[in-house]
Amino acid sequence: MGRRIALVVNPTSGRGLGARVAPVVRQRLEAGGLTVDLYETTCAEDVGRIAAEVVASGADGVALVGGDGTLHLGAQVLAKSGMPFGVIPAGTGNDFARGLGVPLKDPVAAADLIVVGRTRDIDLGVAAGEYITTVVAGGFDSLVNKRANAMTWPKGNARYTVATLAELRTFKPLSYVVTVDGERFETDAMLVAVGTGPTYGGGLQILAGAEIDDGLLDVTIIKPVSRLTLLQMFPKLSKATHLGHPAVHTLRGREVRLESPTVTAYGDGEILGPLPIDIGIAPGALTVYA
Ligand SMILES: Nc1ncnc2c1ncn2[C@@H]1O[C@H](COP(=O)(O)OP(=O)(O)OP(=O)(O)O)[C@@H](O)[C@H]1O
Repeated sequence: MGRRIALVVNPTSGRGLGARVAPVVRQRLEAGGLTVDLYETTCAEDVGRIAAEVVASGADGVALVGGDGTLHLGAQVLAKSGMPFGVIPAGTGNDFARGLGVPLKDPVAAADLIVVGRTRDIDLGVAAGEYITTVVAGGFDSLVNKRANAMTWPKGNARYTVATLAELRTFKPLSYVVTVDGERFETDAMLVAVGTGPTYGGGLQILAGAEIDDGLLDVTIIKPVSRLTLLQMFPKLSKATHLGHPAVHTLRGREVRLESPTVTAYGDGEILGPLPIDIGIAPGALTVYA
């Protein structure tokens, strides 16, 4: 008997891109011999509820059409379920898909990975009781994230650029205690980012070189720099050429604690809560088509 796949669609992702790509993906999966059960979310809560329904349904796998917010919600239920999880990128950032190497602008090619059916197990971060599929931001980047989430204009990644410029006007370095596998570092920094995947903010390689299945968290600390230097660093983040900069420090470990008095942490672009925060790793927790 052929495989049965649940196609779970957030039609609102990427300003309606989710709704537009879903029929194309469905057609491709069916042409590949799969039986497709279609589900559409109507609100954020639907993502987890439907994912749980799908796990209980005995389907062979699930394909999620959406952006990082939708995938974050789906991963909460699909982690450790053993159910293979396919990603059809339809958001604005698509950083989880980017880390997996799933084609970002070709939903048919992304669907083909599900048809082929090859899977791999990848790591998830764990923080504030949630699974994190990409990066925990704690510092200047949290403020940018907060501001960008509250903006309705401009759309897409340009929001992050505008938010970055706005936050730069008043930002001052913060004092942190960063503890990695029991080793404690006291440092002033612009930001500390921790995660399993290499990018956030739509392709900024803040954790360049992070492997999603090495069982380790990557940590990047950007030490105090002038506003101009930080601004100049952002385009470098897209190409990972920030790595040689003397203000950029990288670490790896299994358990990371971030402490700083005034910082709120964001995970996968959503608010996690104020520091201190403990970040752990769930090795191989998610089975993905990739
Ligand atoms: N049907 C729905 N209607 C409205 N919101 C939804 C619906 N389904 C899910 N959501 C919410 O929409 C949020 C944003 O969706 P998603 O992350 O998929 O797209 P995006 O914001 O365009 O992309 P990105 O996160 O990559 O920037 C999700 O975090 C989820 O809370």
